[in-house]
Amino acid sequence: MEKTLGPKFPNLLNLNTTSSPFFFTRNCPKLYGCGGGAAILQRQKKLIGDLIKMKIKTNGSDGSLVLIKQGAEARVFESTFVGSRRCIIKERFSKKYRHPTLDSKLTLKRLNAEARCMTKARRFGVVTPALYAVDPVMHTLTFEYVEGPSVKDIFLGFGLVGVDEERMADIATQIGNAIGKLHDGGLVHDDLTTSNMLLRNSANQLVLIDFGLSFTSTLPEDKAVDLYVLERALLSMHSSCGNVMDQILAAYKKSSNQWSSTLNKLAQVRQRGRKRTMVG
Ligand SMILES: Nc1ncnc2c1ncn2[C@@H]1O[C@H](COP(=O)(O)OP(=O)(O)OP(=O)(O)O)[C@@H](O)[C@H]1O
Repeated sequence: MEKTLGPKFPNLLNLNTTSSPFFFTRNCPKLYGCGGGAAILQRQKKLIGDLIKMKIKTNGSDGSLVLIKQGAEARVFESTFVGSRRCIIKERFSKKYRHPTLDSKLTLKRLNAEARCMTKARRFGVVTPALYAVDPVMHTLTFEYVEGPSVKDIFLGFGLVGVDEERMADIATQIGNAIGKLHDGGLVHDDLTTSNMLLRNSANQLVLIDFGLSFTSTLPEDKAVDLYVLERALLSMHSSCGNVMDQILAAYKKSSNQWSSTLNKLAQVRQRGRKRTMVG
């Protein structure tokens, strides 16, 4: 494969020097938006796409890709990065109904936004997976793999075997703290569900993932809706967890300096639902 690609795409030669199929693009910034335009970009993407398909096997420990989630906007794979580091590769795929150039631009915009928001969140002291690589050609982000269950699985487990009050309080406090820091930094996650929260096995530490919808905002309204989405998710999925939202909000109040305006708004949002009233 190296010989076939070599003369045409010399920058792709790094492919075999690392176990990550995407690592090479960090070494060839010119690949994206290079002189050849959209047609070349499409051909390159197809070639690399074929390579990815060839690499999809059943075990990600040898650098191959294991599909763990196929969503409407993205595919999530497990693999290894630079040798033996377990990683997650999230690929945003193109929308066939859009013009290829426009599609590439929009997808790239979202990819960059996700990477930027995640990095920002880390700066505010929120624990997120480390970002290993951004690939603007394949539209992929490569993250550290977080070993541990999701909060969703833990809470569903409470529904089956009974609530471990101490554990639940600890998790709720970590959730409230994380959201408070995020909001005070002017970041809204916009997809706060218990599947987007993992608990790292080694430290029992909450790790926030999936910043694909996140955006910057200082408006109490946006922050309140963020909390409201979480509240609805908890009510519908984890009714056995009782007052967990109260515990989250108590921690939020301690962690956020601007809690008062946000929680006032939350009361209004609860009354009217997520969408703003359209007048006129
Ligand atoms: N860093 C990570 N470590 C371990 N598992 C992860 C990691 N990132 C994602 N996952 C797993 O992959 C799943 C999907 O990831 P993610 O939520 O980022 O993708 P998505 O397509 O945006 O999903 P959704 O449509 O549910 O928002 C997660 O629920 C989690 O199980």
